[in-house]
Amino acid sequence: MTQPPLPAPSDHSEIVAPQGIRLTDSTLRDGSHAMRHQWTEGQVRAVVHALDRSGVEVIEVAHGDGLGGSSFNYGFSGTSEIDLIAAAVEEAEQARIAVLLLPGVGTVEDLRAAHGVGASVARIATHCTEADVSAQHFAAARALGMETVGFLMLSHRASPEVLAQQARTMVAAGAECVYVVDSAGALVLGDAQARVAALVEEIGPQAQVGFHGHQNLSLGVANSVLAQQQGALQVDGALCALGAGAGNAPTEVLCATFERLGIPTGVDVPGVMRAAEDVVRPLVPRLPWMDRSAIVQGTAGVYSSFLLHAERAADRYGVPAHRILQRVGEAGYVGGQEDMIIDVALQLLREDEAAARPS
Ligand SMILES: CC[C@H](O)CC(=O)C(=O)O
Ligand SMILES: [Mn+2]
Repeated sequence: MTQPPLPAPSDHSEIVAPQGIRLTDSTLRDGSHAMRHQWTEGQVRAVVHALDRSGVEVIEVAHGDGLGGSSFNYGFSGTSEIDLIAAAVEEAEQARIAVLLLPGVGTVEDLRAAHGVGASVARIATHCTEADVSAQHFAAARALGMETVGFLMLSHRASPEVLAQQARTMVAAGAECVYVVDSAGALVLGDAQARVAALVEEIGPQAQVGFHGHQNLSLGVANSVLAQQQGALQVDGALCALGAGAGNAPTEVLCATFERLGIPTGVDVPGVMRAAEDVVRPLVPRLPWMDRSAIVQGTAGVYSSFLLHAERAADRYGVPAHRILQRVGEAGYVGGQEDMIIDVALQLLREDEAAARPS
């Protein structure tokens, strides 16, 4: 299919302090999983207010599975994401509001609607070997004048070389930054380092590189620091680590750590600590944690947002969630294959019943 020509590249270079790191907070998107997608407009305003006044430059707001995610499969949002995005835009004085879109879950129309209420950063996410499906979404975002960011999910499933080629595909499609996304919290130190280095080498002069860490093996912050040292200019976090699976690298810890390392983030550390402790924590029914299931997600390389689906299947079929997740990892299922979690649970149940039958 022929893609429309890209508009002239926009200059978003002003958004990153030289040698510093730009932080995008995803409490109101990745953190939406831990809230079962029930953020209210008032809560969104409170979180955006606290992040914005602390100097966080980009705040992501959407259903946990991205624009258009509100559905039977992924869980219905309590409040329309467009209303939440509009409230966030209204509340922010300096921060830019970002949205995430997975082609196939959300559409270009969803992106236009988000842009229509003031979202100005489009983050387009694909499985790490399927960057080509993002082309029309990047073209649409650029045509709207949005800043563009590519998200290569489950990055542990591709070698650094393959990932770098996928990043090149996203840049050719119009991405101004491409993220190594550790969706399963499975990258262990050097794994993250090598992937970020490969992307910096491949797309470095033309586009920035980012890193999105999860805490399954408790390495979200360490991996983010290593990413910065390899040349990443953008990292993601979430207040109180709120996010899918064991949660994201905590924004407040990232900011404090980068400050200790002398890397500017432009964020007021006491301000984000207050935002985490006083604003987000009282709102959250269950903080993400590195429990057995979450650790198995890290070791077996399972998409973080499968956790709640596996827990539901565990309740329903009486098979432990960590066993379901282990099998899901062995099968190599990717985002979008949530229904296979039920199949796995039923298969385990059949196996357990067969094992319990007297021979
Ligand atoms: C819904 C997209 C996905 O969860 C993006 C993300 O945060 C990740 O892969 O970690
Ligand atoms: Mn994530």
